[in-house]
Amino acid sequence: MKTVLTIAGSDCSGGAGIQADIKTITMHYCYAMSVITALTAQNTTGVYGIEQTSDEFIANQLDCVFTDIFPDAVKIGMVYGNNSAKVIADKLSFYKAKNIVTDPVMVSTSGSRLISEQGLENLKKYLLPISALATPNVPEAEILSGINIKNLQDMQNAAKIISDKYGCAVLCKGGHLEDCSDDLLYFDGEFYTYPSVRIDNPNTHGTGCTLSSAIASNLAKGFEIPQAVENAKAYVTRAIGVKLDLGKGRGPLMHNYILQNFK
Ligand SMILES: Nc1ncnc2c1ncn2[C@@H]1O[C@H](COP(=O)(O)OP(=O)(O)OP(=O)(O)O)[C@@H](O)[C@H]1O
Ligand SMILES: Cc1ncc(COP(=O)(O)O)c(N)n1
Repeated sequence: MKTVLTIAGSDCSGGAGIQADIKTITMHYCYAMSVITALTAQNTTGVYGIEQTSDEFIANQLDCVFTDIFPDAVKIGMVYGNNSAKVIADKLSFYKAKNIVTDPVMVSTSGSRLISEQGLENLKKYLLPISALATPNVPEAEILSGINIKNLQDMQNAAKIISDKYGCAVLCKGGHLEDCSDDLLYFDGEFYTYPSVRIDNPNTHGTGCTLSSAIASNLAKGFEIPQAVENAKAYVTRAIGVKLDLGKGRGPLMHNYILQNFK
């Protein structure tokens, strides 16, 4: 049994964060574990409250996981607190964690900020350099690279800038582009494009969390990054394509409908 740890925030409405991650990891037939960095009170219409986990308690959770069941891959999502990224990076380095996938979550689909300014500085300084892969969406890639992104060529430039700066592979996700949803990977000096047809579905809450957890699950199973991304992209595309329609706002994805296809 391959094991995957998600380090992220809880979404009580089940669409994003820890809940999306555990559903995704489980659907990949991996064993899911979680370190919760924050509790959020949110639903498909917005984020209505955030309670940060203390640095000590994040460290305590990480010790409990790593001293008992060593994860084959680690996915990092919402890292809210000012020092959370440093605490997490110190523990992951101490335990020599492998296959770290960081989704640099900054703002929710509903528009709420999910990281502090200091938290973002620490994410860049401590977490990206120890990650195998970072998975920014277009607005996040613009912030990390300092350039505007309008098309695939811009995505290539941004991915290379981020990779050169932080020493990790970079998957720039295209869900926020106007006319396509293609993703672009920069890995080991090469570009890989993952074309996709835009699905007419406003319910995309948790797509980024789902994609990064699916990539981590595939890395845990032994796939190399380019193939892990291809497999994960197929998973998220199917989960969007089911067109589940729950809640009054931007609804969540459907995971269990596609059970047989992702053994
Ligand atoms: N309407 C869509 N049709 C097809 N694929 C999509 C659509 N929206 C998003 N995706 C895909 O979902 C994945 C996540 O991309 P996106 O850019 O939405 O990330 P994100 O903004 O981090 O997600 P989140 O909504 O969780 O914040 C990517 O593979 C992207 O191509
Ligand atoms: C706990 C948590 N983690 C991540 C997201 C981002 O997901 P989305 O952009 O789909 O709202 C979120 N809303 N909540």
